[in-house]
Amino acid sequence: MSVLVFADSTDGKFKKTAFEVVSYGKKVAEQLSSNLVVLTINANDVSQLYTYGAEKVLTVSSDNLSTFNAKGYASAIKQAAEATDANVVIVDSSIDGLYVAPLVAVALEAGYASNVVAAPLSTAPFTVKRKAFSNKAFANTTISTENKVVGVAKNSFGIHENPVSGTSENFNVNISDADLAVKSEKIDKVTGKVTIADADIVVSAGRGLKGPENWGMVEELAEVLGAATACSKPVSDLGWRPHSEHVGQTGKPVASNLYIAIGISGAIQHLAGINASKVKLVINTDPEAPFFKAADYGVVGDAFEVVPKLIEKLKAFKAS
Ligand SMILES: Cc1cc2nc3c(=O)[nH]c(=O)nc-3n(C[C@H](O)[C@H](O)[C@H](O)COP(=O)(O)OP(=O)(O)OC[C@H]3O[C@@H](n4cnc5c(N)ncnc54)[C@H](O)[C@@H]3O)c2cc1C
Repeated sequence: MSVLVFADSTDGKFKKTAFEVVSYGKKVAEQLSSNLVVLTINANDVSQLYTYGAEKVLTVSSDNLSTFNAKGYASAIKQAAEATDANVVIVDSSIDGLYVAPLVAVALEAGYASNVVAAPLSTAPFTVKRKAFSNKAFANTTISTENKVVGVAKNSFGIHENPVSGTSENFNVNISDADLAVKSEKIDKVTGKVTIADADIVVSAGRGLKGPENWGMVEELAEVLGAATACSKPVSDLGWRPHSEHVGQTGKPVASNLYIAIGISGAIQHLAGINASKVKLVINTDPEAPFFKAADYGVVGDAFEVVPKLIEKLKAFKAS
């Protein structure tokens, strides 16, 4: 019996969540006294995973899976689970992970828990703690099926080093035409920008910035910090920023280490999407803005004065 982790990668490079799910898998394998096996698809340098406890890595090389394909990935994970006699499969809870995991669960007749934030509370019964109600509550969920699929929420369990002298081996998968019924022909990436999903730091701004012409300082702050830019819903609705930057309940979820909110009031629908972020810094002229109640750090001040000063200080700090 083993625990199987799927470590996702893009263009051969592991995503940060890959190291988190492997760290999580190591913990679950210890709890179950099982072996940990990690599956990778078209990833380079799988030895990086040994640092996080991956004793055995199965490497799939497949031109058919050169871009993300939910059914194809799910089929590969199912085949690996069967080949390794794994009855616990662990994936991330990214947008791709939330797409793949239910397909794996159906294929393995497994129970599935998404957005899991901690190591299992118990293994018999198998109970995990998950985010619920748009991150406003936690649910303890028991998976009672023999096979189990666990989706780990980003930045929840953390990345833990646990070095082992692992081994890797090629794993051949059969991907059928049906698995490839939907295929990405071309992906146009926004180059040179950190995406919200991958970002450790997100600099986000709202209607308090008055107009799109004022976003220069937001972009500059993001550049100094190596951060992604984001915005509130009205800002993207007004066409000041692209919809891909809209975060919140109806936009993208953000689980960054630092979320900087500039001129955003902190409406409940906005907070629902960002409250999984670890540290929140709010800059707002209105001391009564609801965002201050959710903030770890707050600056009551005019963004047009505070942000340029912050950029100046950060640049000076970096230069020294
Ligand atoms: C069904 C539904 C779903 C929704 N989903 C989302 C969602 O996913 N994401 C989302 O963001 N919203 C969502 N909303 C909208 C949400 O309710 C709020 O209307 C929205 O978040 C407000 O955006 P805002 O904070 O940018 O603007 P405002 O509410 O106008 O707030 C602007 C803030 O800027 C401050 N400010 C003004 N000038 C300055 C200055 N010079 N310096 C610093 N601060 C300043 C003000 O004090 C104020 O707090 C949704 C609403 C509904 C009904």
